[in-house]
Formats: sequence, structure tokens, C-alpha cells
Amino acid sequence: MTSYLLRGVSLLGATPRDLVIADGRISDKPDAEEIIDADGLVALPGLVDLHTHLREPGREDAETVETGSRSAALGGYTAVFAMANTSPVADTAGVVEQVWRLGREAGLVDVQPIGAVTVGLAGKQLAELGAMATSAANVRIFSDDGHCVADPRLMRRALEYVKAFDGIIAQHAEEPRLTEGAQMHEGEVSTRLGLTGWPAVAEEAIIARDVLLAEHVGSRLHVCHVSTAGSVEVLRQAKARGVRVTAEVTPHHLLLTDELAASYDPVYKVNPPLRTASDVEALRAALVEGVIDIVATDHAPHAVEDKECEWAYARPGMVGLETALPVVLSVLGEQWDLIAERMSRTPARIAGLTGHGTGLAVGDPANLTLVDPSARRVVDPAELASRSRNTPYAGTTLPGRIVATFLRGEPTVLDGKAVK
Ligand SMILES: NC(=O)N[C@@H](CC(=O)O)C(=O)O
Repeated sequence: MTSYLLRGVSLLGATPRDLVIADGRISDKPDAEEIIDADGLVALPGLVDLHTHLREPGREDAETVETGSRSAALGGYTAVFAMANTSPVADTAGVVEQVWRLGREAGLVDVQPIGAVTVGLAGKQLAELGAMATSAANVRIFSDDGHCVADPRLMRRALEYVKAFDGIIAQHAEEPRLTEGAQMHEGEVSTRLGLTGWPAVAEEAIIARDVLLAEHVGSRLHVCHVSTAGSVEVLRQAKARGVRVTAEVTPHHLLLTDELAASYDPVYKVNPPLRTASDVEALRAALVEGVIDIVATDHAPHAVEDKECEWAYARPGMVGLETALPVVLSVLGEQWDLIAERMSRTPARIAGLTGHGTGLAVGDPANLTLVDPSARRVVDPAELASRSRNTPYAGTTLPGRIVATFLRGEPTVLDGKAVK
């Protein structure tokens, strides 16, 4: 295993120093075989994404575990959690083990499968949560993401079930009866465009119900892709009462607004939909404050035919792994410790993922990423490693370039390029 000396690297913005990586760990050895000139580069603990769609098995034309892993490594990630809405659905030990094994074979990031809460994501009957938990994939997070676990009794049962092993139910909060036929955020813009709206209350009502259920059961709830100011208030109150709830926000909900739907370009169609400028402001403040715990990408690759069509027929979702850190940098500025907290340490802690999200101290596994904060990049969809091209940032200039990523001391990205 090659050892590396990162010359003049800044740990989270601190005074530059040399950092040695040897035998897969941060080392106190004085030198190494390879020297990387890290002048001007900032080291962050490898990013951890609790919400990624890798599409394999079933839609390998949109993404595979390998292409998604490469996309993640290029984005500075060392671990991603793969959502269960594949085909077949990841609702059995067999499917989660398959995804886990494919991740190991790709070897670019740690791929941790998320199991479905209900059989086939159909919301009728609990999936084999225990079998997935005791499988080789060691599943601890369960989600029907893409669908809401709308039935309150089923949600209660799921929360009760995972309590035994301190598991988490990650909810896609969307009351389906309030979003039938919805195409975009319900508000002034949807009225002007004549598109059916997805009201904020459809998210807020489910979060309010679920924090009460989680409180009643004493279980852990995680709220996926929080998108409204009202949801932030529900979460704030629940956390103040001590409910065991955590929440994520996506980079796109921190930056983009529903005004973009006026272009009728389906690249801006996403679930939950882009909201208003005041929602964006509330989400940013909640992320800084910690009412929203983490940033998660909701990387949702789609094949061209599913995206480049009429708005109403387009699938919702945006790719996000390769632009997440630049978007967050543009929103938060160079608050490195906060970025490490929201994109690495806290997601690792929520998931109980050891070896990731560390302090980069001597002895820690060398899972880290090097960023050049002074670089600017114009996003070119053709350059993405993801198999899909549905980025809302095409042509946008974003700050920060991910120069290198190390997974347990092995580079997965060097000079901004994937190593394999
Ligand atoms: N977030 C999205 O817009 N899309 C997700 C699933 C979903 O939440 O609809 C996808 O799997 O494509």
C-alpha cells in the first residue's frame, strides 16, 4: 500500500501542515513514498451521504453502483447510503446483500444499503426488516423513499420494530392524498403556470404525525429532504421536547426556487418540489442552527427519455453527488468545520458508521477529501461521471474543486480525476 505525504494541507481551514497517510490511516511517520503538493488545499473528512439513488438493480441505464460510486468519490464522498427504490425493491436480505456486494466490488466508496420499510414500497405490509438487519449488509436505516409510509399504523409498527436494534425509519414525508397529480410547489408560481400544486402542508402534516409517533414509541425517526419553513418549525419543537428525530436538506433545496419551473424545463422537477425563496432562507438558517442536522444529496439519476420530455411526464429528481460540496460552499461559504459537521461527521454519527466522519487525527482511518476552495468550475453535464445528465446546474459556475479523495488510505480521486 503506497503511503502519501500531503504537503502544506490545511485541515478544515487551519494553518497548513504536512499530513502523512500510511497503512490506510493518518500516520505520525515523518515521510512517505508519494508527495502530493497540497498547497492551498483544504482537507475534510470524507463526505457521507445518507440519501443516494444508485438505481441498481433494475435501471442500470440511469446509474449503476459503480458509476454512482465514482460520481460520489469525485464529489468528495467516502460513504453513501443507497435508497431502496430499485427494481426489484431492496426489501429482502438478498437484494440488500447484492447492492452491498456490488459496492465492495466497485471499491470507490463504502456503499451501505437502505432497506425498504414495506414490501415493494407498496405501503401495505412491513418488509423483512430483521432479515435485512442481520444480513451481511447490516442494514440500520429503512426507508420507502420515493413513497411515504402513509399508513400511521404501519409507521408505528416500523418504528417499534427497529427500536430493538436502534434502527432508524427515514421518512419521505408526503401525505399522498394532498399531492395527487402534483407537478410543483403549490403557490403563486403554480397558479400562474396552471400546474397542480404540492402544498407545503403535505410534508408538514406527515412530519408532525411522525415526530409524535416516534415520541410515543421512543424510536429514531429521520426526515428525508426537508423542504419547507413550516417543517423546520415542527422539527424545532420536536427537538426541543427531546424527540429522537434527525433531518436532512438537499443542496438543491438550499439554492433553487420554484420560479425555475416557469422555464418548463423538467430538469427542475424534483420531489419534494423546489420551494419559495423564504423556504430556502429558513432551510439555510435551520442547517446552520442544527435544527436540520445534515445535507444529503437525494442524488436521483434519470435516463434521458425520463427527463427530456413534457414536464408532466418527466420523472422527478436531480443528480447531485458531484455538485453537492460546491453548492454547499456557495451557500455557507468557507465554514469548514460546519461543512464537515453537516456533510460528514453528523451523517456518520446518525448512521452509526464507524471510520468515517472522524477528526483526521493520527490513527484515524484515512477517509478524507481535498478541496481547492479558490477554484471555480462551470458545470458541464457531459463531464459528470454519473451515467445520467440531469443536473440543474449546467452552465452554472460553482466554487470549489474536489482535487483528491482517499478511501482507507487509497486514492479514489487524484488531480480531480477518478483513479479507476
Ligand atoms: N427525489 C426525487 O425527485 N426522486 C426520487 C424519488 C422521489 O423522492 O420521488 C427518485 O428516486 O428519483
